[in-house]
Amino acid sequence: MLQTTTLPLVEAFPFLLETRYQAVLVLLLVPILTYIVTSIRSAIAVYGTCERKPPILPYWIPWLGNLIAAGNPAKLAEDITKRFGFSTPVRVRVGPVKGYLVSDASHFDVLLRGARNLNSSPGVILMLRNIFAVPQEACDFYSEDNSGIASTPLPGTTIPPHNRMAHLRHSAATKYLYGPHLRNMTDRFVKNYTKQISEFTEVGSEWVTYPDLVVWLQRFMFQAATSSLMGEHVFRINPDFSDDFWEFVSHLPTLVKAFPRWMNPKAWEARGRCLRTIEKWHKHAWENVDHSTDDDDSVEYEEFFGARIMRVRYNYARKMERMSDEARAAEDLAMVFAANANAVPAATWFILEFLRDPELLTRVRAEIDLARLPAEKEGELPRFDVTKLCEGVLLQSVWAETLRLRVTLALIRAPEKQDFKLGDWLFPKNDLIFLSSRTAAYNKDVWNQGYKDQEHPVDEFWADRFIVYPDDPASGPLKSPKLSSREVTEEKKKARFSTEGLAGAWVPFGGGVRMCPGRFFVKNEMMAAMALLCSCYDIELQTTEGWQPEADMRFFATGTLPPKGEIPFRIRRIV
Ligand code: HEM
Repeated sequence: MLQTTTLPLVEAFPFLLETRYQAVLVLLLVPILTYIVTSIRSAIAVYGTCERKPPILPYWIPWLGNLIAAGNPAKLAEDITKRFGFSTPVRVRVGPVKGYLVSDASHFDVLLRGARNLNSSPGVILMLRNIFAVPQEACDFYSEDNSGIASTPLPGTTIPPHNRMAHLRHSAATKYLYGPHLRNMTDRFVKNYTKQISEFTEVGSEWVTYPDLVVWLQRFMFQAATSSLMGEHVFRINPDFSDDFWEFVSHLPTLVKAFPRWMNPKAWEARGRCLRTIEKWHKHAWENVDHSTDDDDSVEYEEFFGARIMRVRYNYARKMERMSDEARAAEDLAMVFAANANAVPAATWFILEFLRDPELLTRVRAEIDLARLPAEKEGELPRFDVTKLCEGVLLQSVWAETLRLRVTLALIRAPEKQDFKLGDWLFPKNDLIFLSSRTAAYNKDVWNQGYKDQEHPVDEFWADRFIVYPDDPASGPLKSPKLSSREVTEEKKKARFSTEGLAGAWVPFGGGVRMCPGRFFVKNEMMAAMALLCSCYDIELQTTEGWQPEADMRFFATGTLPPKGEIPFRIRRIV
């Protein structure tokens, strides 16, 4: 066949008659043709004017698609926005998974405020299975729940009320992490944190050097936050719970990719230890709790289950026939993870930014002092009005900037009942739509990048980015006409913190009805931890001259990126 139809070619290259060379030719042609076809399809979508699916990111290898590029998702997302700009959603194929990367702030806003037609369950179930080892039976049970997260079930569902997992999980979180429950959890966090500092006799008035700030802070924060959520008994059941948890989290990049046990034994073991701890804690709590208070919502905290939310979660999961002990433990590991895995690295970055800039630390101390409460008894550690701390203009700006720079979440949505329209773009039913919080946070079309003679690029930390100075039209988080510099006048006193106009751009907590219900708690935690640490200790980084912290990009799209490498420091008590 080849002989008759390609005669001139064969005459010129007689070796093409050999089968092995024909195979090589096919091997070369297939990727080239695939790339040409996907590029043409992509261009048609980009330049089209009617309602259409977003353009595909061209690829060379059929079926695998952009699989190799997806090995470095941060770079992939950056390359996509460089090539297509921020306003064009792009379809990416990674093996069998086809999804759309959306980068535009206004698209984010629409998707997050979310039409009822957008479902987040496929992404949640994927994470629950891969990261937390929720058993397959429970994942199937979750997948069958088509009743939605709202109190009123979606039309057409037959799921009985006690099996509406997505709704029960969501409503517990939105009810019990706010109001009096939030105040109670915050008070407990502060109490636990203060207790740890006062019992930490390893550090006195002499300098002590530690190899890593991250590890040092992790233990303090985890213990204080987890005790306020689960009570104290979990640390009696497993005194190494903190170490086990952080080892489990350190394997997140491979767990997300669903590596099997034989490829990832350390991760599976660490996760197994956490799961067994929670299973034992459930059993212990259920055996010891006072069952007569079952439905008493006014009990905000109880010894065995801790915060009310944990008791409520256990109660509804116990009534679901297809939730085993293992599944309940995995669900609560996800809750402990939600409460710590993003919050603790975020708090570390927050504190680190002050430690590496003495001038900023001096500025913030003034704000912290304003929130200090009078001592109740002699010799007690400093106490603070956490609400006042949370109103501090500089504290809030550094807090928001830390989250902007370091949170890299991939929020996943899928059109549930029909295709989803966004402007001229059409997202087919059931296809996954990915929203990268980092892409939004690094969008140069949106963010203020400083002054002509004092630039603050989007990929660098700028303590004042979220501060609006009334005398300075170029201040504030939004891109604005550039002035040559900022005159610092007395008006500076009236400076205010602002996230106005940032809908769809500053989205560390997502948005719409599924917005993180723990956002107020994490703000309280970060402010209180910072105020306590800098009032009780002198801390000096022991890094080399000119050192700049780097984020560990292996964790891209999993949440808050932890700092990369160890950060040595020395510390001494000052009160
Ligand atoms: C810096 C820290 C945190 C970040 C960046 C963060 C981010 C997020 C985001 C983006 C979502 C929404 C996911 C989606 O839309 O699909 C979410 C959900 C959630 N977060 Fe957070 N979060 C943080 C801290 C916390 C804390 C401290 C808690 C608990 C005390 C918490 C509890 C939850 C829960 C329970 C959900 C699921 C809510 C539901 O089922 O509707 N988070 N978080």
